[in-house]
Amino acid sequence: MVQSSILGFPRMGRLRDLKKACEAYWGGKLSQEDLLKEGKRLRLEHWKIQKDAGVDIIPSNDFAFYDHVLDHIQMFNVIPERYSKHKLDPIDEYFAMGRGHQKNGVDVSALEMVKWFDSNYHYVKPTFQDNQTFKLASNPKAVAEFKEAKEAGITTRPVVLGPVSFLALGKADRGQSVEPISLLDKVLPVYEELLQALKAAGAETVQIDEPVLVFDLLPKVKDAFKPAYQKLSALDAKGPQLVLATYFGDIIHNFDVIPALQSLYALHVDLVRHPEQLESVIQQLGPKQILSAGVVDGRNIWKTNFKKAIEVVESAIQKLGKDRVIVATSSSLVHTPHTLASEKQLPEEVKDWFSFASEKAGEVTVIAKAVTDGPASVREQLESNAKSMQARASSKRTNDPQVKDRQSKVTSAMHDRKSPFPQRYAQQKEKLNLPLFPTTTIGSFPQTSEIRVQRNKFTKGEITAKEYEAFIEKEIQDVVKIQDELDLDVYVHGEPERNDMVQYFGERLEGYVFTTHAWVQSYGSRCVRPPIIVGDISRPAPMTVKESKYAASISKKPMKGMLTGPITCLRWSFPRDDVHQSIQAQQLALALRDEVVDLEAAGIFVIQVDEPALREGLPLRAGRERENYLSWAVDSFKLSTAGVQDSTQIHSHFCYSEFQDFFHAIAALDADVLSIENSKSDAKLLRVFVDQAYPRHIGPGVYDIHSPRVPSEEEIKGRIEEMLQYLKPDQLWINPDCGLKTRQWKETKAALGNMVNAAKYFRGKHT
Ligand SMILES: Nc1nc2c(c(=O)[nH]1)N[C@@H](CNc1ccc(C(=O)N[C@@H](CCC(=O)N[C@@H](CCC(=O)N[C@@H](CCC(=O)O)C(=O)O)C(=O)O)C(=O)O)cc1)CN2
Ligand code: MET
Ligand SMILES: [Zn+2]
Repeated sequence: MVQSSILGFPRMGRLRDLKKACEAYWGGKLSQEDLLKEGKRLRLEHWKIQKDAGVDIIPSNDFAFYDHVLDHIQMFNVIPERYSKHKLDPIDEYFAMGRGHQKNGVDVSALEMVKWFDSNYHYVKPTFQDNQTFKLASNPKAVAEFKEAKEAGITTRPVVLGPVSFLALGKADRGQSVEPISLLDKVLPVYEELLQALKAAGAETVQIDEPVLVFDLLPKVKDAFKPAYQKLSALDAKGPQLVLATYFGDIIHNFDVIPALQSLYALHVDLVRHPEQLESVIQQLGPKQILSAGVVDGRNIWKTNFKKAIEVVESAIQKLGKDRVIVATSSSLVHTPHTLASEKQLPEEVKDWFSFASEKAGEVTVIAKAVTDGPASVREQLESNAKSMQARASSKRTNDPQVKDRQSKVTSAMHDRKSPFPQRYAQQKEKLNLPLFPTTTIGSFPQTSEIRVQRNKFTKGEITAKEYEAFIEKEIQDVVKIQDELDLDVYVHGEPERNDMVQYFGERLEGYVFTTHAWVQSYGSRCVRPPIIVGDISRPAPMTVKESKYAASISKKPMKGMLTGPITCLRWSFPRDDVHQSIQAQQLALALRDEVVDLEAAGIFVIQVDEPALREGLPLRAGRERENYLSWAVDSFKLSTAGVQDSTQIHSHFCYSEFQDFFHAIAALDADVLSIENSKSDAKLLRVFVDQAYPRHIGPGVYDIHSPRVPSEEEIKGRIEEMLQYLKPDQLWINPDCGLKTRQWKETKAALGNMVNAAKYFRGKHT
């Protein structure tokens, strides 16, 4: 019998119950006991959904209150002393590492959080000390949750992040120089202990995630697989059988590692992204090894094409036999929304094309049944699936000849600004008249509950558009006034009208549909509702001009227009899977180009086009695919911004600090000013701007915005001082790491006040 399997289920719950519980706990409105209870309730509910759908292999330990890597950090006691020394309750210590802690005399910032591979999910980066030791927690979460499920009558397959990935995805703590992978020998005994404890609790198999296998690996990381898995498979009867899981890429380039993995029970590969690896992976399997075939997309919301998926699984079965194949999701479903059943407002036509996590649970079981008992056993499901596929392929919604016509007329000249930077800058300087070390923010100001409540009322029809607009104007007035008081130099309107920087644009563009409940976790308790691209994209009317124009009209300093760039719109939406992403990006770029030009015509002469997702879209491995991506991604940014006069200043923003291997792409955007996340990284990273003689202007973030913690003026001065070792005074802008929408006003004003004072200090010193 071919088994069906899921690699991980979304944690938030149908109505973002986990978000609400965590935020209530942080706000002192929910007890610790009730928080833990809510976690338990959600785990049970999610196991049950999968069980009821008929899934054979259901994961546990995929749940996390904040992040699963953070769970692992705590489970293996990789807790830096600056957290452990406060002897907080375990759950508070956990949240302190995830989001910082500034309470009762404790003041500690969060661990660094970074993108999980090429997704919009963020994980907490393990930080290792030179003298790092590892110790299994007394009641390890993976064991506790396995037992919890078992008590509820569900035997699960625990998910554990593997040793090589755990180390390789981490870094040395600030001021430390340890190479994480060199800690392998020290960490393996703890893995052995954990696996034995799982086995003792009754776990027959364990999913051990080693997603780093899809990367180009440094030799020393690659070499770690052999000793690691020799050791872990030597547990024999004392340990569970291991299913080594990889996802988001192929593993062909790391085949020299596979012999070291052949003795493991099973190997999972992503056959949605890389179906072509199937043949060669099969050849590499050990004589009894099982293939877990990831054929149901864990990263998108399109219904699985059963016919195609069954073909893939059948071709594996032909070579391996039914007992050596598992039908699985390509990755964890944490990247997909909870259930399509909550969507009451989607047009029926398109709803029929989608499948969210709960529906995908059904899909793996149908495919497994089809190949086990033959297609006749699931005839009805196969027929209705074929109908959906057919309906989508022939739908009028997907195709807009006018959009295609415009794309055919795009020229290469449309991608370039009129003059090179020095000429542009001369004109901008005159027009904007900014001081040295100009201060600005990244766009959003706190999205207060008042704002959300008003928007919610408007969405539900409880207040009129006019009332809502008046409310937004009032918000803009307040934000402008606060910026006056803070004495910032380039203002923003604060984005109060936006639910999200991508969803907002999706809702204003043709070719998109959007949902009411399709939330996906981005980090911690924060979720996004990615709009869905179903057809060719165009802009029926200006999207942001009214608010920006109003904001400019009431402010005495330059007002920055604020747009989300084409790549970020694409990446943080659920993209179509029926046309190449470069085509979707160009359609978005043309729509945004019109918006940029309209903003300029409305008197907005600083325009920021955010591209925080540019880096995450980078194919995970170096090579032709990556170069290709960079070429169309950079082109789409340039196409969206190059329509303006030289005197209009184009900004762009990136909230990630890993720009070393990516520098040439950032430089190629030709943006006049870049703001980048930097506060939690070593300022040394800025050296690349010097080495490459980067000529334009840069604002490396001077403080972390993910945490409510207020940085002191001294701390910010220290940061600026470090930056000045690498960047020229007249090149440097002063700004936070990213937008402030997740913050409260109190800490925002305090932090920005300190930031402006720090900037003024250096201004005084340098003029
Ligand atoms: N798409 C996207 N990806 C991103 C980012 C981003 O800004 N957008 N930023 C980076 C970090 N990731 C982030 C992801 C989400 C949030 C965030 O703030 N999310 C909000 C939701 C934002 C939103 O869509 N808000 C809507 C809906 C708000 C809401 O919850 N409404 C209630 C009702 C109103 C109420 O009483 O609160 C409901 O629907 O139940 C709105 O403002 O209109 C949250 O989780 O709290 C921040 C950063 C990377 N990736
Ligand atoms: C994730 S990047 C966010 C940029 C956006 N302009 C903001 O300030 O929220
Ligand atoms: Zn950002």
